[in-house]
Amino acid sequence: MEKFHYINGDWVGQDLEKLEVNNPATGDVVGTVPIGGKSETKKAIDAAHKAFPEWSSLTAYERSSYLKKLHSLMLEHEDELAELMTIEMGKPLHESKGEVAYSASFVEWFAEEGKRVYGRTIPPHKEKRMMEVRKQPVGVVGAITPWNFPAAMIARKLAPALAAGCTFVVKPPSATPLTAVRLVELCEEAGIPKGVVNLVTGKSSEVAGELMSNPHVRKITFTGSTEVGKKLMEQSAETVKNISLELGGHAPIIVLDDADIDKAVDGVIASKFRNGGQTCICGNRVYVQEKIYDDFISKFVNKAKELQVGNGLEEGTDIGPMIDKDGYDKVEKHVQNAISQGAECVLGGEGYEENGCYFYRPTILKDVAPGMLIMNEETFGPVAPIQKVSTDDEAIKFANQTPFGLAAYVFSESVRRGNHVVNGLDYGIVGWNDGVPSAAQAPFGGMKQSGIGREGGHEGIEAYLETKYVSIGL
Ligand SMILES: NC(=O)C1=CN([C@@H]2O[C@H](COP(=O)(O)OP(=O)(O)OC[C@H]3O[C@@H](n4cnc5c(N)ncnc54)[C@H](O)[C@@H]3O)[C@@H](O)[C@H]2O)C=CC1
Ligand SMILES: O=C(O)[C@H](O)CS(=O)(=O)O
Repeated sequence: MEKFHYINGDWVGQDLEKLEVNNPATGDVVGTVPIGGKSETKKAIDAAHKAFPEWSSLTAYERSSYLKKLHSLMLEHEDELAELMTIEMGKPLHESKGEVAYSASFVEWFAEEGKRVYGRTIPPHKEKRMMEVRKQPVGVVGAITPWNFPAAMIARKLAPALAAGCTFVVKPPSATPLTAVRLVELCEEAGIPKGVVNLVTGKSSEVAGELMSNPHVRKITFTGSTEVGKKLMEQSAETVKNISLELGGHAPIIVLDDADIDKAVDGVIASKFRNGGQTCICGNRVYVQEKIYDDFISKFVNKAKELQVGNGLEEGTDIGPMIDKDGYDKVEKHVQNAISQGAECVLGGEGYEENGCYFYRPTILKDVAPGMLIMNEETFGPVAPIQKVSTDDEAIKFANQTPFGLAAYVFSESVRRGNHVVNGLDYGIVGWNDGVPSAAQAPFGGMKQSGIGREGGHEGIEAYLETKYVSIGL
């Protein structure tokens, strides 16, 4: 499967050196994309800049019709997109199908939200005819996306950007570019005019470097690690780029002693092991109150031990391969560090390598301590460390002891106690008796070092709009 860049409505880059894309479950080469750099990225930005006046002059209803066509095409090609995602990222096929539907829901949501970009008039306080506020599209958007949700992280940016009237240049991750290419092929099939959507693959530092420095790019939207996000913030300063950041997380899960334990176990499993634990909002730390500690762990182990590890294309697989050896090594490091400092491994605790591919079994550690690596660094793998806590306020204190502030979870059947915990949590997303809170109609994003801005909801389109205040004299 040889794929190319999409610049100004043409598929180009045939002459460039190729980057191979590997299936993380088998090691097979599943496709190639060009290794682009500064000059290809500049061409893509120029195309988006040239296309912006016409695209932004369309009505929201006209832009919506293109997005609705794209939405239909994504659902029509759900199986194909899902299989592509699984062979390049590894997640189980049923999760890939879920991601296609999730991605399409952002396109559908913003096809409508674009029609609700309202301005307002302000009652003048002195001799003026009118004071008003208008919203206008920011301009050319540069998007840089991660490998763990190859379709959703692009759709969550492309849909609001186009709905707002912006034009778009995306640099997908080198690990999962084929899904990105297929999405852009569907944009072309939907009739989205040339130059509105552009795609360049290749050296992050060069492609992203041009996006960050080119003055025609008015907005950067990045999803990825906090480490890279900080570098992009520094680079954005030169041209004062408007920047949105969806960064790393280290989600705490609090299970109070009034929780429905079976519901809590299901919720923790859903949060922890989705995408093999490779999501920014996966539970990374589990705090369980002492009265139910042993009962919760026993039920959690009994459920988690049923999870099957293997090739995501095979029926019955619940956890696919790690994306690469680095990802595997980080998980192994966290597990061994915890055990060496006194944690007890009650499930799993090891992985395996097959044909240069890396798999890690669902792992549960109990009696972990706050100072362990796993309780402070994002693990990004299928490992649940459990710490015993006493009071509700102690749980909140431990939960907030992190530079991250993306997602947190609490399981409690008490409105009073659950609400107290929710109010005390310093996180942009809180799941209360819900392990998978994300939805296109809700604002997704973090506080502290988990990012700036929100994606989804009405907030998601605001990120692609500028506010213009107009004062009209008599
Ligand atoms: N808050 C959120 O919504 C999400 C956050 N993430 C976070 O992303 C990380 C996992 O995804 P990865 O792709 O491994 O993240 P990453 O930060 O390594 O890469 C993300 C993107 O940035 C590019 N990139 C890497 N180094 C760069 C540099 N120096 N300059 C410019 N671009 C660069 C990569 O090619 C990729 O396209 C985790 O930390 C996870 O928590 C992942 C998904 C969602
Ligand atoms: O990449 C991620 O972690 C996603 O943002 C999580 S979700 O949106 O699929 O919940």
